[in-house]
Amino acid sequence: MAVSDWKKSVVYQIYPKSFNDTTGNGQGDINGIIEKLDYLKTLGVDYLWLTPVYRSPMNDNGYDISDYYEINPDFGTKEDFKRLLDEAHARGLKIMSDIVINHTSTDHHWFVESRQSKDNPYRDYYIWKDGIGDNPPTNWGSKFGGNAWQKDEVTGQYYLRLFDVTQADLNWENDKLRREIYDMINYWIDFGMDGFRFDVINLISKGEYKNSEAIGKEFYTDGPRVHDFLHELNRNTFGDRDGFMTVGEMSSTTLEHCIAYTKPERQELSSVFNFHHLKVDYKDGEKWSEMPYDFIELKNIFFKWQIGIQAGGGWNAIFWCNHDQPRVVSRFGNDATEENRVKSAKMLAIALHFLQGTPYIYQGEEIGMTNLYFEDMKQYRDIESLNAYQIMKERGISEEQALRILQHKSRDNSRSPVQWDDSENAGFTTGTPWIETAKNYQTVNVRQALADKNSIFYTYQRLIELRHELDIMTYGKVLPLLEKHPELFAYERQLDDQTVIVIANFSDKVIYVPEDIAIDGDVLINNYETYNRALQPYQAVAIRK
Ligand SMILES: O=P(O)(O)OC[C@H]1O[C@H](O[C@H]2O[C@H](CO)[C@@H](O)[C@H](O)[C@H]2O)[C@H](O)[C@@H](O)[C@@H]1O
Repeated sequence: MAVSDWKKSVVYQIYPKSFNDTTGNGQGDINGIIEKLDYLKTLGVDYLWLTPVYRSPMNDNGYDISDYYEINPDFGTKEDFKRLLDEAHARGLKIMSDIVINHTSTDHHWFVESRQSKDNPYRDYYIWKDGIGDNPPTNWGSKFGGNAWQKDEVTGQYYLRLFDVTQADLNWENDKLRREIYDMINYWIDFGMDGFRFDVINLISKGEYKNSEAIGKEFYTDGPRVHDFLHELNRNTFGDRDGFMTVGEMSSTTLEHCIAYTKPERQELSSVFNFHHLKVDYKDGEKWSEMPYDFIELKNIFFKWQIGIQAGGGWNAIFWCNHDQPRVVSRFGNDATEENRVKSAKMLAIALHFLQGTPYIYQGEEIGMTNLYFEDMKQYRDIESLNAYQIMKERGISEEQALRILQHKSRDNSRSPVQWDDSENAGFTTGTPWIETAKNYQTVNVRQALADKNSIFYTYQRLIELRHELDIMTYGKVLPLLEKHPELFAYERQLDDQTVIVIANFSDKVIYVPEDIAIDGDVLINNYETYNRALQPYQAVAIRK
């Protein structure tokens, strides 16, 4: 793909632990990814984003790195990784690696040194503070529960950990630490990477350490030096590499900051993930709650970001799910019957893929994998879900309700093995999978999807082809339609004298498209055989006028 065309790329996210196991140990591995490259080539994606495969104790499945230069032996060796790059490149596929530099594992040798004494040369690589009396330095809350400061008995000081106690936040104010990070990133660029995804990168600049009215986000989200740090990172690493694609995961961010992160002349990042559209089923902002999603709010957020980023000259990533989110068909679609599962999964794909930005497809999304609906806490593996269960119990939420909330919100919903076929363990492993496979693998699997020309897989394949073929999907202006309509998600794209209109029915009923919307033209894609003003349940159609 030509340099200027990186914006036309589609990315496929791989969660290696659950992708494909070639050793029989119940966990996916790098060789398992190599085995499936031809499948991904058939789907048509351009980049593969691998969540972290570096050495790690795996308390947070790799987002707790203990050695940035080594591959976790559970996933394979550096030679395997090199072979993956070579095999991918031979097929025209590019690899984006996940870099976690807001924090490291407490097993990382920097932290092991850092905790030894207050004057250890690595002390200042992390954020250490004295407590106030018997209390932590501030009242900030960890995103995984509890106070964000952890007391360390060796020196009696507290270290900051915005996530798990085994994920200590790095001190980006330290010049030496930043230099070490840039060296490490350059090492992986030289190794052959084509891009990076930077984990919670907008949290790296901490501001003042003061008590908060809430959980402290305002002091470290999009913090005071974050843009300087990202510009410096860009200049010292990937910045001058043509076509090198980067995406920053931006936690609880703002549109203004995301424009600044991605405006090319600022030399920070290529694109950003924001998560506001995935919080429309959080009651009063609380994830561990029950609430039907707010459809109007979902549309408002999409359109605010589509129009805002375009006007500001930035670039979005567009996505429905990832390894931290429930399965989209279970969340915004309908997995109650097979017909509705298929129809709504296709509808969701069409509604998203015509928006502006880089589309991300999360493993299994292309075959309509669903939530797991675990009935017992013993089935859960995710550290956030296990902590959340305890917190919900402490808040007085009943066992039954806590389990129901996890069925809809747990990150484990997206972490079950990819369903390759209808054999035992869905063809993922010959051993015992580290987490259970969804019960529906005998009907929902890749082999079945490839054999059925009407499957969800082929809708995704066609959408990717269309993005490569039609400039309007990448560059066209976005114009929202029917913003207050309670069931229809509709918009136009415009480029020069061309117009494409996309209309998606998010309901299980027939819904009439209002007369003032012209719907004549050439069908680019439709998840039913025909269309007219009476859109069928979960029908979605894109028309070129
Ligand atoms: O929900 P937000 O505040 O907008 O944040 C976005 C996500 O941030 C975190 O995810 C990432 O970092 C974690 C620690 O490294 C890691 O566990 C996760 O897998 C990463 O993707 C947070 O954990 C997610 O729940 C948020 O969606």
